[in-house]
Amino acid sequence: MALDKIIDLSLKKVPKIEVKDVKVWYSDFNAIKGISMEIKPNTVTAFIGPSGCGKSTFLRLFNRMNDYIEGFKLEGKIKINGDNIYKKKINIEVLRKEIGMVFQKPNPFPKSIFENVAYGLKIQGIKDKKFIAERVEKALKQADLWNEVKDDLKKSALSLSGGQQQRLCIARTLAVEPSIILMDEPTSALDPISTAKIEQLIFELKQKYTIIIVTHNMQQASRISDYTAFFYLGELIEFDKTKKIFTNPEKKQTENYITGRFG
Ligand SMILES: Nc1ncnc2c1ncn2[C@@H]1O[C@H](COP(=O)(O)OP(=O)(O)OP(=O)(O)O)[C@@H](O)[C@H]1O
Repeated sequence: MALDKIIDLSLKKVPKIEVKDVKVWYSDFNAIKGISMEIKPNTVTAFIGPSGCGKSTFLRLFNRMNDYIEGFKLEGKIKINGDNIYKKKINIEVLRKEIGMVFQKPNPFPKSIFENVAYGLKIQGIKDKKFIAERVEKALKQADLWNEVKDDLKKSALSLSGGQQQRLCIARTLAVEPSIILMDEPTSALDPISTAKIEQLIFELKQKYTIIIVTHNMQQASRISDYTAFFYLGELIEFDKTKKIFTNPEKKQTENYITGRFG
């Protein structure tokens, strides 16, 4: 049942994400202290806050990446289209197909450009070469990389520049057509031109995807996100429309952070 519902997500493409009183521990350390929020479909939500406040931990809850960490424990619920993704019956592989992730450092496999993008489809057991080639092309176009690589898809992904590698990783995520994309500081290792390209891409992708991005860069959050969540010491201090957070925050702590009084 749960599996069917998660697959349904990809048909509806309007995932409603609800977080209800979530607490996280790493052994005895309480990293997330009771957070609730709702994330709207087809928006970009930025998670901001000083180092160690729990942004990445919270982000990784949505595709159950923390499950691998020894001592990790969660209380509360994360529901996607009404289904708790921490229910025992959930199929994690299907969940991860629906919820793609892009990391801080571009992490292409030591394979060709084509193989990198085709990877997710192949591990799903898809063998139709024409279908795979079409998806690879579509994903590379969506990631705004096609024109730069189309003449040499057999070239090693590792020969691309850092910015190109990150767009390749985005293409790899898009190829399996997820409905939600998690990004953990996707531009922090990139130069300003590559960063601008990825920011433009995020802006375009939200027409089709729901994007959650962790960023240390407040200008970036204000440029690209619709909603911003400010975290501090494992708590969600304020969550609102980005414009409100950056122009007229409710809480003094938020104001102090966004004006650079601490960080
Ligand atoms: N695997 C782990 N084991 C134990 N504690 C951890 C682990 N990962 C993170 N923590 C702790 O949980 C807290 C939140 O860390 P997290 O990485 O989520 O914060 P963050 O806001 O993303 O920080 P940064 O901006 O530096 O990446 C920190 O105190 C961190 O030391």
